[in-house]
Amino acid sequence: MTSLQSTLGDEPGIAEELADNQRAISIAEFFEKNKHMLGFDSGARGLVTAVKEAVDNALDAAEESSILPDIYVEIQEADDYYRLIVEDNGPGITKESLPKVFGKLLYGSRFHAREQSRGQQGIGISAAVLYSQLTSGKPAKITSRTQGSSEAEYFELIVDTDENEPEISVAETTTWDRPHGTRIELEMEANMRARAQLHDYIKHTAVVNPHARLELREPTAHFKFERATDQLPEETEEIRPHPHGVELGTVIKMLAATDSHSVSGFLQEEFTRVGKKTADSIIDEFRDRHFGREMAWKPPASHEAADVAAAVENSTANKGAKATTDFAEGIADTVSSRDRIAHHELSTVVEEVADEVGDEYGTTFGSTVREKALESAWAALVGHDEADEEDNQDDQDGTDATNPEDVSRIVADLYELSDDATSTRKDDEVVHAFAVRLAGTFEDLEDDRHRLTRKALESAVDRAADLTEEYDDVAFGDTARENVVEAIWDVMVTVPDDTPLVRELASDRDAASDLVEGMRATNIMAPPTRCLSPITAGLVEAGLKKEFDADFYAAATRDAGVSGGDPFIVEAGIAYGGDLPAEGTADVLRFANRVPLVYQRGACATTDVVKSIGWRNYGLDQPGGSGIPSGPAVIMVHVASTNVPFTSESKDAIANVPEIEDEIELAIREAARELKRYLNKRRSMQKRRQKQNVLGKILPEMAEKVAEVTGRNQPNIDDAVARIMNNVLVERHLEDGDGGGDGDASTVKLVVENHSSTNETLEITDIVSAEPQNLSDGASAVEMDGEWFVSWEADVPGGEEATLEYEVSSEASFDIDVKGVDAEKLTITS
Ligand SMILES: Nc1ncnc2c1ncn2[C@@H]1O[C@H](COP(=O)(O)OP(=O)(O)OP(=O)(O)O)[C@@H](O)[C@H]1O
Repeated sequence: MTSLQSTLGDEPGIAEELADNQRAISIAEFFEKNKHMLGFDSGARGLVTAVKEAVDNALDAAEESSILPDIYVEIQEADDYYRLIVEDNGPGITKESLPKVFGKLLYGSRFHAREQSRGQQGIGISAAVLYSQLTSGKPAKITSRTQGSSEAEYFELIVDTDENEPEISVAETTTWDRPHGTRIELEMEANMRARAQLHDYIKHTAVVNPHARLELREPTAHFKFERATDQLPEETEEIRPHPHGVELGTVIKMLAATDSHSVSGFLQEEFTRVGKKTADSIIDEFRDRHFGREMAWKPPASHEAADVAAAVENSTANKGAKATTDFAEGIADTVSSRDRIAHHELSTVVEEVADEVGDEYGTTFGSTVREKALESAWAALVGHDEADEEDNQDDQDGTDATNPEDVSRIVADLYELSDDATSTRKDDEVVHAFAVRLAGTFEDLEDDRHRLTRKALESAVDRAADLTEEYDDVAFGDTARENVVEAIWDVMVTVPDDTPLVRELASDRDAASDLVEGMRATNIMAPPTRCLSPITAGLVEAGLKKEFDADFYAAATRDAGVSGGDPFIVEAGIAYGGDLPAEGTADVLRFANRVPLVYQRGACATTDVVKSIGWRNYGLDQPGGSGIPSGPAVIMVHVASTNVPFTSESKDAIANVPEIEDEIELAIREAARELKRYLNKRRSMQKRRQKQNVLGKILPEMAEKVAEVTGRNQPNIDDAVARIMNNVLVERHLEDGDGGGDGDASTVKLVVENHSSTNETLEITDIVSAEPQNLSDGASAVEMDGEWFVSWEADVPGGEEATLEYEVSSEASFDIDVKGVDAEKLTITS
């Protein structure tokens, strides 16, 4: 005890005095003092947070009722305050629950639901009411009309912070022109310094909620975001928790609350993705941890002295010679037919053979006979000789003092397992000494069924390895130890013991913890994703396209993962180039459950992951090799979960949860790989263009010179460039008709020469001013407004050519369009 404590203890009445001042604090009172935790730390921010809470609720409520959201937000200057009005066309709130929704903190419909929604805690909107009453002293004015109701309800209320209950000053029915929905009016001390954040929030909400109509009117600006689709997001369904990642405390609570009696029933009833087979696997994992596994030893080979039959025969009395021999041999034969056998397996063998032989000879093999047979057969199997017992005292170095020649069966078995599992460089004698030490653990076990948990096995292997290092002066490293543990654990067998009942587990923390570990260790199908509503890669890309004018877009949606029993999906998108600002760092847009995260960028797992990626590998600049990359890029990340782990109640930043960070990284990398391909291609095309430009200048000059010197015609430059650059060349040849019949007809030949080494598929459209005739196979012509569109798809292997032919009047003009080959790899002479 410290002197201060002793002084305090001596002073009479201090504890009582302190106790007099101690009292429960209501949650409302707590948040009144700690409003920053809810995102109301300043006037500027408070306004953005209030808008965010109201709009998120409006979107949630409308979607839940399959209504396409129509949301109106208005901010008015009202004397010294700002008035915030948010109206929605949602289902409305009933007269009974409305006061609690707005006047009581921690009241909501989503806290217990495992379903993706923007709201989670039941704090948001009541906190906005609290902030408004605190700064303006005015009550919240709420109007709500439920679907099908002829009138609306109107309330004026505040939060009674002592009681955390609504204090209603006005409650009346009224009329409202909206058929259903909710209107909130809050006055608060605020300013518009966070205007940019407010606009971003509304704009980005529109990007990821293309089914919503949003309107914002504030003192200096007015925006309308019309809906881009009438398709509501996939409806989500509530699910049970997934066994991966549920915490011990939650499982204990669930064990106490369930109606199931058996663990198997509990697992199947209370968790998602657990059927009978998965429950069995979880229970096996539980057994391994709770009871340990039993070591399965090799049966004696015919040349070994160990004789199971003789041992059983000697221990069986009064069953008649023939029955005894059949019993003993029946056991020995079954044992020797196995690769390995554990104690409980041997017990089953004894039971079965006893029943069989008993039936055959009309005699009963009672439990004592069976027990003795099991004991003697096991002793023979593990090479346990009663006579050796005295000698078997451990020496200081962990080996026993018996003659080393007299190697026990289990030492030989452990030697073989360890020798296979460790590197070939280890000396035989060293491995042997190690096996002897390890065998000591099994021999010394009180439980002679040779049961060990994995942890106990690990420490036994560690002990044997430590002693070997110490006395045999060799290294027995971590990898060797782990390999030996793995090899032995692999041959050990899960025991069939009955699992405790649910009510026993509920009051046994250690056993419950074994169950939780078992749940985590079992391979279980990913949770169903019907509880989640990802934006989907296609809409992420479309959303980015709508908002940012770039040259390149990519998006990725990952499969669902599990964290804390809650499924989650991460999506990422990247936009690059175009009108995006080339100066400065890339823009990182963060979303959680379709809500843009505006504040605390630096404290968010998303930002951390973006910073940790080596962006230079993907073709972006990253000064110093870490941090947010620079250049004309937007990186967007969306985390959808039934319970997003935010760093605080203000829901600004996602916490550093490893499973989620891993998925964020994988999603970003998936999109970034596409960016890299695009940038690589762009770079190589740029080089091609430069080379082509140089050739385009030099070649004509050379051709002219050569023609001058040789006196020949100048060769076709385009042909040469195409060949040098390994391009695809499309050449038009016009041949006059033969003068017969229709004298002014020409033959058009479009020749495609593929000078590259890869197969190329070209879509060629030749727009002709006169009707084409006799088109070669595979081509077609369609007339539109006096022009003929000749279409031809040519599949040309590397190094080969293909020709389209048709006839047309010699006066015709042509306009060719080629698709399917990058402009830089294409030469057209037409
Ligand atoms: N505009 C609305 N229309 C219909 N119901 C609403 C509306 N706003 C709120 N609610 C109901 O009131 C509850 C409480 O809302 P509140 O904003 O306090 O918490 P939340 O949205 O559930 O969670 P969070 O604290 O994470 O925002 C919601 O769960 C919802 O059931």
